[in-house]
Amino acid sequence: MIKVTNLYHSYSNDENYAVRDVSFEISKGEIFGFLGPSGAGKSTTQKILIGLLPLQKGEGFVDNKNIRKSTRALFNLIGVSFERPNIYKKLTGVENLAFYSEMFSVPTEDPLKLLKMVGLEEAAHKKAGGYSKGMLQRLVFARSMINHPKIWFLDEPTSGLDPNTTSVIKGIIKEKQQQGTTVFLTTHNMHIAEELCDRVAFITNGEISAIDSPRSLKLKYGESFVNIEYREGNILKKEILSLTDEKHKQRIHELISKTKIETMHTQEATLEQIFIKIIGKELK
Ligand SMILES: Nc1ncnc2c1ncn2[C@@H]1O[C@H](COP(=O)(O)OP(=O)(O)OP(=O)(O)O)[C@@H](O)[C@H]1O
Repeated sequence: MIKVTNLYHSYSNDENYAVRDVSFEISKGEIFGFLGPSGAGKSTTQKILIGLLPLQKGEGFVDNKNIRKSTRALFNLIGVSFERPNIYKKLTGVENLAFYSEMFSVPTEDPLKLLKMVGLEEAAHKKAGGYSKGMLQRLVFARSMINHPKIWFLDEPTSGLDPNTTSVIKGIIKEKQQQGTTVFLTTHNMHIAEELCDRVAFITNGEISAIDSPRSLKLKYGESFVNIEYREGNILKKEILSLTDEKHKQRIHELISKTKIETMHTQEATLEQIFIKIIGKELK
């Protein structure tokens, strides 16, 4: 559905690349996560794919269409929800969506239905100028579904939203995926990525360091631990021991045979830990 090969981009038109030799493919119906710290090149890559930035070097195809020849057909089939909302403050929520829907030459969704989906029904007929930051973000998210996009570009769709709204947004993304929508999601949030993405790419300094499913990355790079709580006399003690380190394994046997175990459970490495292991720094 999306294919990118050897993509480079320089804002200064020199060798100072914001994106360097980036290649990946996204299949139909897949949720693909682009994970990286601020300034890694995530937005730059997305902007090239949606035609907001020119393709300088490399190749890109969206729905088998060459992005060099970015056309109206491409605009009609994608949905874009980016972090900085560009919304008409003097128009209501419904009016903003209705206005936006005029730009497409494909059937569009009922604005009110979309606003209801994201919990904005009560604000639907109020001016967007009075919306909070989170409401504007939901409005942009709703707007990005107006043309029933086949391919959906989401940039930090849940950042700054409360847990309830986050869960609603995640539910909508999963539902759309089940209906066959392909999702290209960029985020700093490892939990969202772990929960939603079929595959993720780790990107830093414009380069991709790993691409795989969260599960495979964990199997490949993750170390499992066992978390043991045991009693020594009246004191409850706790140890976290590696399941791969020989000394730790011996210690696990020792604790099992010589102490009274209260609780014992395995602890899988998180995607965040894997990121630090591969990239060498935290995702911030
Ligand atoms: N319009 C611009 N002009 C010049 N440099 C830019 C421009 N936009 C981005 N950059 C630079 O390109 C690099 C990649 O930025 P990009 O916005 O793609 O990163 P990002 O991973 O999306 O970051 P964030 O998570 O903060 O949005 C950074 O070094 C950034 O400073």
